Amino acid sequence: MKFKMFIKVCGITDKKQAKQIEDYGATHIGVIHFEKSPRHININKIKDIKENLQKSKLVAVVVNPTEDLVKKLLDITDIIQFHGDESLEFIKKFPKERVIKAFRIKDENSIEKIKPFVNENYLILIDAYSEKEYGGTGKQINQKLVLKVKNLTDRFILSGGLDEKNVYELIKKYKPFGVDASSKLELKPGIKDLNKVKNYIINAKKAFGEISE
Ligand SMILES: O=C(O)c1ccccc1NCC(=O)[C@H](O)[C@H](O)COP(=O)(O)O
Repeated sequence: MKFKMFIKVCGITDKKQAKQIEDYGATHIGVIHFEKSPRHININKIKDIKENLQKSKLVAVVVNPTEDLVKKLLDITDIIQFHGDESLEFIKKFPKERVIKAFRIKDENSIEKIKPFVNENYLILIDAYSEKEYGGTGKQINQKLVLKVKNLTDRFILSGGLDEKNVYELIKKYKPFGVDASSKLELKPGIKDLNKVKNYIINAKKAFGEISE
């Protein structure tokens, strides 16, 4: 995957919001296909969102899916984000350039789990750990653990509690390949506050040097 910068907004459920967020300059729009999430949307809604997008890539977020489901989602989206406990062996069944592997970072052991995926050159996303939810928690990752990931690879997407206020500083601090945000940009689960989304994208673009400060 080659992008000048990577700015993802996740948990989109509405095609008009998706288009507006693309127009603000998000490079990636994330949709959740996981029934236990309050942001879950079905295949038909995902297709609707995809048809309405022009420039941005559509990312389908899944948790421990079957192979058949992944194939179905690859037919209608651009990228699959594996956000559960999927093994390297399982994700190797799909084209590497269309895969993001997410890791919920809890402790040193979480860093060990990343290593085989980094060695195989997978694009990884790091998120905060929660006992209750797989993602979209609004929690930030412990700073020391982000730095440990940074020591392993520069090619990571930072997520977990990002918003329009902290994204600039976090990009400057950790210099990630990309950023991803969801719940702190919401009015309620699945519905974004478009003003916050716009400012998150502007501030991320400034930090990536895409627009002047
Ligand atoms: O957002 C969800 O509901 C969700 C549910 C299950 C797995 C993943 C989920 N979200 C994935 C994302 O990529 C979120 O953007 C990421 O977890 C960061 O969320 P937040 O801390 O709310 O910005």
